Amino acid sequence: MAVVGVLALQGSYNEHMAALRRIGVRGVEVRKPEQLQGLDSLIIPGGESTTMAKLANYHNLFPALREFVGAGKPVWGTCAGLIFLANKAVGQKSGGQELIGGLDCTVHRNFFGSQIQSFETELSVPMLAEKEGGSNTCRGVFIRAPAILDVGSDVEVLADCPVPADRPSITITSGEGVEEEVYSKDRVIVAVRQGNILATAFHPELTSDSRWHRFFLDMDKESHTKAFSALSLSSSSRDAQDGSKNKPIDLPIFE
Ligand SMILES: NC(=O)CC[C@H](N)C(=O)O
Repeated sequence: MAVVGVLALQGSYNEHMAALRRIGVRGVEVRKPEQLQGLDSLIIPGGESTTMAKLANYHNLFPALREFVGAGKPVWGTCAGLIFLANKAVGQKSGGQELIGGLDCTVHRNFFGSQIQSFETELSVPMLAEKEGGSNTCRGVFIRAPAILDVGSDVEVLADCPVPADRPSITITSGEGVEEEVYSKDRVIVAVRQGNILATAFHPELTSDSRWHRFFLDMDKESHTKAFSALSLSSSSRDAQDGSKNKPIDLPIFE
């Protein structure tokens, strides 16, 4: 059975652990680099990304986290976790903050405003429904949430949402210290996938809908299937001719 790590420095890691328990999966709390060894996948929870980055630095976690992402193991960032995984973040506190990176996108840390502008909304998620069943929408819980301003060509957009009319205008500081509005579209991206990386600006672990957790676990199964096929392809030609030997050995967990 898959062993899923949950980065447990700060934020909603208990809620992710509980969400995993609900679907019968063992979660392991990760606070030190060596605890990443032997894990199949990793969830980086929501919380406060600057604080989380300071704690990750204190525990010397960044090199091991980057290695984990680079090794192609599934990693899911929710909210602050999304910020951690982005290649570029704007709207950071002065002095910036360290990121793991790997996800080809620009994220705005507090796109929807401050804590009191937190909100819930119904998101259209046809891809999630297609893969995991159920309704075409899911409940999106946005808590002082970030949003994705733009994505690279390898990034698949899984959900977007309308920009609330009362959203404060967002600004970035250019080299000369000039503040400028950088976002003028009426919808903004809130869930993406790029290969082994899944990222959501909202908090599925705070709802009873387990489909995002199941989707993430399916990414893990996919990565094992790929590794298995690669192994099979490089094995003897006798094995290669026998199709039955190339079947993945791990059965789907949720059927
Ligand atoms: N709920 C969340 O994870 C909020 C993230 C927050 N905007 C940050 O900068 O870290």
